[in-house]
Amino acid sequence: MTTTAPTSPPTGTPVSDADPFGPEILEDPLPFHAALREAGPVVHLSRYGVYAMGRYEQVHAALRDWQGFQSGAGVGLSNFRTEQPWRPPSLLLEADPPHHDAPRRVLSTILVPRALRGLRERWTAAAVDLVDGLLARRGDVVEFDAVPALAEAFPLRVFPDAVGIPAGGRENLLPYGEFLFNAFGPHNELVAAGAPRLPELAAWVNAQCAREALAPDGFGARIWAAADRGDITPEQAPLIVRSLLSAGVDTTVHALAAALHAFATHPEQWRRLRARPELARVAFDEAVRWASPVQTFFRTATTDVRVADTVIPDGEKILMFLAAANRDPRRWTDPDRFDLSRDPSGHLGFGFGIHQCVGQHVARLEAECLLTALAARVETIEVAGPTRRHHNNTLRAWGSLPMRVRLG
Ligand code: HEM
Ligand SMILES: C=Cc1ccc(C(=O)O)cc1
Repeated sequence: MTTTAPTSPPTGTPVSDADPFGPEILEDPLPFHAALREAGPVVHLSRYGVYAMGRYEQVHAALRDWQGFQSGAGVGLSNFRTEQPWRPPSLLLEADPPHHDAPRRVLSTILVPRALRGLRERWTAAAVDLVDGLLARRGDVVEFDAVPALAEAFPLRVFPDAVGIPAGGRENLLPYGEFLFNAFGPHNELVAAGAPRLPELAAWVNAQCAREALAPDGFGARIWAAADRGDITPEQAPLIVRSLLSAGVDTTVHALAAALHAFATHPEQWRRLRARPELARVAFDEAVRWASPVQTFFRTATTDVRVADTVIPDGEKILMFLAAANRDPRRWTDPDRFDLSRDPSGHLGFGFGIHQCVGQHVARLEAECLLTALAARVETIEVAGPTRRHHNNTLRAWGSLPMRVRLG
């Protein structure tokens, strides 16, 4: 019996020949994710010469197994064993134990929920002020593009201040992150488009990480205080501040946009949130599972590692599709449904294991503040015009989300 290789509709390309970083799949990755899951536990993608996993079981296991699947050779397509990174590697994201341990411990302590308590009141007020400003004096029905008006505006209003960077130049944060997340993929036209501005963006970001640039009460100053205590070295401190500026903006922007889009296309779920605003946190995690704003990350095999019937040779890159795993019917009931009654815990949208997102509580607090402020004022939320995707090699993003809200 001949078996035809699973194809990725609608292009009909066999999964192993597909380009997950090409415009067709970046526009709508879901058919490819389904075909990848069906093709088997591990698939070799010939276009990039990498192995790929889309099922929850294998992605989860690889994330747990940091010894067999390392981050220290880079978490993008580029293999640091043979290629120069475009920037000094992250001391967290692109490091393995033991080098990863102290920087992780420092950030974990600074970003743990109880350390964020002091921000809740300030961020709640900022969210209410942003929503009131957007809705005031515009009648009972208001239209706006939720990407700039809310998804970008709120994180940029609260997060740079929490880090403690100066007021000037913050418009550099999104384009820096845009380049960074594109650079985890192949050097395609998305990377090429961002390259001209990179030197100035990188110089600006690096300058914000210096001790003297940082306000005395922010996350950045606490990282430098850890260096003064000897928990990390003074050379490590600026790179750890850089991690916050690298990971902490574009991710939450696109996650908030995904959550707003989810609610605008699932009015029954918005009604549930209005009735029970305490659902805001779990709603955000369900949106992160459902949309997976961070779609993929790579690992590098540290030995010849067996996964199911495949032996992945030492040094080979493995592309883990967090987004495909987050909709794997082997793990989730009715995975394509955005459903606030679901328990989304265990989703891989923040990763898993020793590298699991150390900023997830910051993201959750931002989302809780914004969604709660919106739920208090907005009775209905709907899409008010053509939406537009924004393509990035790693991030699932909206370029434009025309919204119509009815106040109530
Ligand atoms: C919804 C928003 C966010 C999403 C979806 C997200 C996603 C992720 C994912 C998937 C990882 C794992 C990377 C890997 O396994 O290689 C990660 C790690 C990380 N995230 Fe987040 N992130 C978000 C927000 C943030 C924020 C707000 C911060 C900073 C305050 C942050 C800082 C980091 C850092 C430093 C790491 C590296 C951790 C380590 O390697 O030990 N992230 N994030
Ligand atoms: C999840 C993305 C991410 C990006 C950059 C860094 C870093 O620069 O440490 C960490 C996480």
